[in-house]
Amino acid sequence: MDYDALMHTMRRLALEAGDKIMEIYHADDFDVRAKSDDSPVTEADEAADALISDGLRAAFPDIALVTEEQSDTHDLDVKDFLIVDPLDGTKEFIHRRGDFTVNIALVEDGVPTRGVVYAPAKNRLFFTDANGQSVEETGDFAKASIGTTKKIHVSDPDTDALMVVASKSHRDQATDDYINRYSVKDSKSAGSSLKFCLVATGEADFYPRLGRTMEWDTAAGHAVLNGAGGEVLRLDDLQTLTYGKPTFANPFFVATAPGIDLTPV
Ligand SMILES: Nc1ncnc2c1ncn2[C@@H]1O[C@H](COP(=O)(O)O)[C@@H](OP(=O)(O)O)[C@H]1O
Ligand SMILES: [Mg+2]
Repeated sequence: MDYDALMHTMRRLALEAGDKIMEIYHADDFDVRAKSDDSPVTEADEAADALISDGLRAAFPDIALVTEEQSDTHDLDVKDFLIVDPLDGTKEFIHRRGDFTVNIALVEDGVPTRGVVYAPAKNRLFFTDANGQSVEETGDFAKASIGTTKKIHVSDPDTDALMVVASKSHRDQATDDYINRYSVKDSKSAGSSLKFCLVATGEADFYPRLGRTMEWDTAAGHAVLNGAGGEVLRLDDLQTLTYGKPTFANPFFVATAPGIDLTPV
């Protein structure tokens, strides 16, 4: 795998998809439909999905591709693949709350080794560089070349005063009960895979998810967190969350900086 080419392609496609999404975000009106699982989908999800999957298939024809919006990719049985959530946080998008992201990742042997997370309405762009180190880029996000980047790293958590981040649209009692096991100084809520990135930069210490997600929701954020020194553990056995599972469904998990004494649920 040419990781340098992959990084440039993933970054460019995420930026192009972000432009498309923002055009629709700023339009007066857009169509919202319910999918078979009852979750919403918009023309922005579909346009971004087409743009990214065409770009990935053209650049990397030999590697399997799984995308949220193409259900025929959901029964693949693979350990190495590209995985895309073209618009994570669709509910945030629909309510024009800004916390939505474009997500593209590479999974190798069940591990998300490279990823890009772009939050166009927040002007935040995170990705793993060719060596797998995670960076945040700032500036005007030119498509042709990478601007100013800074390496990001997870916090060294103060376990007596933890900062937690949890879902904005899927916050429930089970999540609050789990959070209450810890000495939490403050909590923030965020939509989409941005939560992984907030742990990756040290803006939060951990992100518990006691609710359903699919692998495309988590792979890119997981790659960014890994490349910043963090980890994502299943909440049932505290083993690393792996990818390429049947139907690409995730168990409950916690995304975290190392050094917190976690308890299984
Ligand atoms: N019941 C459910 N089954 C599967 N995935 C779910 C789900 N409820 C929420 N999700 C996933 O959680 C994501 C939203 O996460 P958050 O609440 O952290 O913002 C959604 O991503 P999409 O917006 O891409 O559909 C959706 O895929
Ligand atoms: Mg999603």
